Amino acid sequence: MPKPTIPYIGSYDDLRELHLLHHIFSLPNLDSIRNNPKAVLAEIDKFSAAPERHMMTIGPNKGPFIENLIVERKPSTVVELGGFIGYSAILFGNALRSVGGKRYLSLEINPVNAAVANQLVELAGLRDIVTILVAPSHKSIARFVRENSIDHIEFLFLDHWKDRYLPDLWLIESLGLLKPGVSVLAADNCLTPGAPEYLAWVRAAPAQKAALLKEHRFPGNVLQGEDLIKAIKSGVEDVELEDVPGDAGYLYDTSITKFQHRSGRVVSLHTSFFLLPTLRLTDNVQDGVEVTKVIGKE
Ligand SMILES: C[S@@+](CC[C@H](N)C(=O)[O-])C[C@H]1O[C@@H](n2cnc3c(N)ncnc32)[C@H](O)[C@@H]1O
Repeated sequence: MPKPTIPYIGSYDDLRELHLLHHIFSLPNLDSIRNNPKAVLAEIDKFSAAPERHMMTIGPNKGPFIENLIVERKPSTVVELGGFIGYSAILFGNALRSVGGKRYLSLEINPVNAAVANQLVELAGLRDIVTILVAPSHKSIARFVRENSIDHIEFLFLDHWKDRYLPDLWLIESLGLLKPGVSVLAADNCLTPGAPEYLAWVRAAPAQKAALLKEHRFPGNVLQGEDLIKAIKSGVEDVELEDVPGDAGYLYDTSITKFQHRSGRVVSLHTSFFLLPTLRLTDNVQDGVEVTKVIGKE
């Protein structure tokens, strides 16, 4: 059988996600962290503290900010774009459960990441609330409509690839999945690596957004709104989902909260002729979480 090609999309090429899984399930205190979400997260944080084992999780710095937002808004369902190894699903799924929420849907493109996440979610005792959907996010979003499983998104956490933030938001808008006065979006990494098109969209007035849509070249066969919903529900296979016009009419109230954090990127590497360990210095970066409330629709 041919060896799988590594790296897969969304994973580190040193298989550190799998090393993490082996590490956690070999811990001598495994039974004491079982069904304890905070203890599982603390072990992931410990594992990823070394620069060479850095993990692209929301982490203990920005995580509590979004956790508090969930506690404040008390949604019944949270949708996450980009689940990775399940860190945010454990942190936010636990917060959601504490305020009576029912479903944390984590959308992840990479099945290996999703498998790791499933094991860690199970260990944390959150299997009843967290579901991981394995597919590119636009396909899972369409699945919500096809299966009638979600009629609007109360809380959306965007943390997948930054160039997909805006196309996925456009798809969500076009499918009418946002509800004024209810829906809130929290988008990570808006400053580093940055999601400038997404920020420009959520910060623009409807007229500016309409102009932006006019400038954008969409595929010739693209459907939107009711036509798109009908095509998805009737099971049309090749319906365009990746590049669909958004709905310029949504009114957003949006602001950014900034954070300093360790990037994990090696900025300087010192080696020695005397076989001393390699010293890796990582940089501190400024990042931002954009929180966007849907306040109306024109
Ligand atoms: C920054 S990580 C997510 C971290 C996670 N939210 C956490 O805090 O633990 C980004 C993840 O998004 C996934 N991803 C990238 N593009 C995606 C897409 N189009 N659909 C679903 N998942 C995607 C990657 O495979 C990766 O696991």
